[in-house]
Formats: sequence, C-alpha cells, structure tokens
Amino acid sequence: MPENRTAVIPYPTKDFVAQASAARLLLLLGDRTVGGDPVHISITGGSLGTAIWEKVSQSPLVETVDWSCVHVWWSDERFLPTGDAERNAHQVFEAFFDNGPVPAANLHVIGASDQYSTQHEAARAYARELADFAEHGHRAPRFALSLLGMGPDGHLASLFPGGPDIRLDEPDVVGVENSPKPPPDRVSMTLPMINASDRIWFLVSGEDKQDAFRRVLSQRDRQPSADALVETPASGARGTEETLYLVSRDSLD
Ligand SMILES: O=C1O[C@H](COP(=O)(O)O)[C@@H](O)[C@H](O)[C@H]1O
Repeated sequence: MPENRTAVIPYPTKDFVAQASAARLLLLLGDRTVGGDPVHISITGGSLGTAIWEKVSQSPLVETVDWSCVHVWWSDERFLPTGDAERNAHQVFEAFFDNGPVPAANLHVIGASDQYSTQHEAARAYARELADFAEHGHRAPRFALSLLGMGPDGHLASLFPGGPDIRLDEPDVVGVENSPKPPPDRVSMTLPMINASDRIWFLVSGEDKQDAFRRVLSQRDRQPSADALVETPASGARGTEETLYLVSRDSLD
C-alpha cells in the first residue's frame, strides 16, 4: 500500500509557489516518462494554474521530460467560444502549450461553445474522450497528478459551494449551470473523478483565500461531512498517495 501523505508547504510569495510547483511538476514528469509509458495529468485554470506553466516554459528542467508520453486533461472549463481569453485552456496554451513540446493529440481540451450547443453536450463528449483512455473497469485514465486551484469561496474546478454538482458521487464530467463566478455556464469533472488521482496538489495564494483555506485544513485529517463539503468543495479533494497544499504565506492565518 503506498504511503498517503498530506502536507502544507508554505512559500513566501505567489511567485515562489509557481516556481516551486513548476520544478516539482517537471521532476515528477521527468521521472515518470523515463520508461516511455503514457502519463496522464489533469490541470486547472485560474491565476496560479496558469502561472505554473509560465514557470515551466522558463525552466531548463523542461528538457528532462519526454513530453510525447504526457497527456493533459482539464478538470474544468468555462463554456465560452474557442479562443476566448477567459477559457482555462486558452490561458495555459498561451503560457506553454502553444508551439510547446506536447503533441497536439495529447492535449485533451474541453469543448467550446462554438463546438457544442450546451455545456451538457460538451461534458458528455469529454466524458467519452476520457473513457477512450480509461483503464479497464474505469471511466477515465488514472491521473498521476491533478493540479488544482481554490477560489476565495472554497470552490475547486467548477464545483461551487451550495451547488448541486459537488454532491455527485460518480466519477463523471458534468455541465454546470448558474456558476456564481462568471461565466455561468461551465464544464467540470466531478469530485470522484478528480480524486481518481495518485497526487493532488493545490496551488493557493492570496489573503482573500484565508477563510476558505482554514476550513479546508480543518477537514484535512478526515472525510468531510456532507455539509462541510457543500460549504467548502475544496475540502473533499484527496490524492490516493499524496495531497499537497502549495501555498503562499498570505493565505495562512
Ligand atoms: O474559475 C476558476 O477558478 C479557480 C481558482 O482560480 P484562482 O484564479 O482563484 O486561482 C480555478 O482553479 C478554476 O479552474 C477556474 O475555472
């Protein structure tokens, strides 16, 4: 049975979080791609979710990864047209993937609003794409790592406090309606699909996240109750081997 590690790793600033997380990511991918087997990771948007890829693009360690083995998935997306600057994928493509070393076929972008008529259709298509890469008996590939952000309200991916989607208990991809953070229409993996990850690394920065992060840490050593989960969806994310909170000091009390 692999060790199950949880740790909060504080850094002086947001820039340090991005820099250290990028180095950690590149070392992991360098190790994992040595044998030539595919490695699946799930990534996110938001400020640090994008900043990490800017640091990746500047790191000499980028050369140590066999990127042809790396498959990239998104745990959520804002349901907007292709090329919209607010799309999570657009932001990280600009930061690293445009003209980068990852083969286009390995970049599994969630469908846009000019490709699908609703977020529900885009979600179903993404679930099918995940299933095409699934291990036997599962609905998705096993993620070696999920990189996650957390909103000031405690949301993760596009699973928001009080919303119906955080209660879903099957690994799946869903169309999200009425998101309190714009845009209202989104696509998100459910928590059980996110949690089918060996490692989960939360990237957190900003004073405005102190309250939500305190609530997350209060649930860190237990399975959160249904009420705690609905109040703070980020409190339910757990890697099977490792859950790290890579956090700048201003998010800590
Ligand atoms: O809307 C979203 O927000 C979260 C957190 O963003 P941040 O800028 O506060 O770090 C992000 O993780 C998620 O993917 C995104 O869709």
